Amino acid sequence: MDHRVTPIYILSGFLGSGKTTLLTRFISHWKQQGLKPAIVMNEIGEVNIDGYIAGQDVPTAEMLSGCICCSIRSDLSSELALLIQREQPDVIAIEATGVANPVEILDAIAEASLYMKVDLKQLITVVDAGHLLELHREQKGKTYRLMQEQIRAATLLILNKIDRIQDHEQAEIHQLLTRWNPYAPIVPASHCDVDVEALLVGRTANVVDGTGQGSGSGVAESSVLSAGSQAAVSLSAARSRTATAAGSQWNPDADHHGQGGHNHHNNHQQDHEHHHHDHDSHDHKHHHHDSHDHVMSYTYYFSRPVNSEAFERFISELPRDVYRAKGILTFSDTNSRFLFQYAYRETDFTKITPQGELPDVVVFIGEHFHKSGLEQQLQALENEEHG
Ligand SMILES: Nc1nc2c(ncn2[C@@H]2O[C@H](COP(=O)(O)OP(=O)(O)OP(=O)(O)O)[C@@H](O)[C@H]2O)c(=O)[nH]1
Repeated sequence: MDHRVTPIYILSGFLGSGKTTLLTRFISHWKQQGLKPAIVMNEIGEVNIDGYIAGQDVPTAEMLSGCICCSIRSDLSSELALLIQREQPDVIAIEATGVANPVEILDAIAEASLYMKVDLKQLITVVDAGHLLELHREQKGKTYRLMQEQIRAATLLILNKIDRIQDHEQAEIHQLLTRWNPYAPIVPASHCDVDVEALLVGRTANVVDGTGQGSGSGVAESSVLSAGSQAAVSLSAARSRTATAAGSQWNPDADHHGQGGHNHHNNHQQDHEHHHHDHDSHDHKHHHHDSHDHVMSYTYYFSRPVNSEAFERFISELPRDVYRAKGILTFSDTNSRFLFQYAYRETDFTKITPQGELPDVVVFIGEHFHKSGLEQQLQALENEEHG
């Protein structure tokens, strides 16, 4: 019988905040230490672009086309069990969708810890500093509330993308984060460039004070999920704290409805739209679920290369309701393929050399946008080139 306890890290944070960026840093750190990491990736879209970024050689359980926190929540414990049994990893990182409520994930891990030796070490929420600041100034919207919930549930906060804000703004957000979650150390970062070792063991050396300046005081212990404690114990503490801090209902007996809807490398039709969530006959007792039922995704598969400038123009004119897009593209006017990222109005293209078969595809995530409008524009881009 295997007596090993598998440490687990949950990465939370709104769409495009930098979770995958942090995950890749974790993975290289673990590999350098000679450890074998495994990951659970959850995407609301139907393709796993992040899997490509994080490393194709890392054992991965993909949970696609749904949000881990409710519609496919019950799959999480079975995915974890399978991953542990099959790969016997030294450590597991779970990257939730950007719209997941992490309290629900804690619940799933608690369930899993009943029959698996897992140890939840940290629930890390990555915050896009500029995005949060903007929403805070507007003081409304479901996205703002969801970010708040993700921040409140964290044991550690990465205040990311500080390269895009001013120093005084950083101090302002810092105060806000401390108000929402007084327990979690706050680590400011650009591109999630953090002291991974310190962070993983709950020793965050670069915590800032309220002025946004590094305190340099060294060490702050991770607040709740202390290293070495068993998940069931740690989780109950996290739960009660989260429930109090967030003022949310914690109901361990709540009736969840797993749809078993995850797909492994399925072939999908181009014309696919995914709404989160199909509440239809579901008897949800949690109000959390309302926090992201407005989010939808649309996946477009390209049948031919498009012009890069025309594509960039199309992206720059995306409706504001599309707040995240990512994909893999071949352009007619360049020789290589590109990984494409769009998050909070910032675009990024990285040259890639994909291994194996990877389709040209872009996933769009947002609220109430018109799928057919995007589809027509993308088709026009394709036809423009080959018309
Ligand atoms: N300017 C800036 N860009 C960043 C920073 N961190 C990450 N990015 C970029 O932001 C985009 C999204 O980063 P990801 O790490 O994929 O974000 P994510 O949270 O995993 O996104 P989802 O999985 O879609 O929710 C990428 O283009 C990153 O290169 C940062 O600190 N500053």
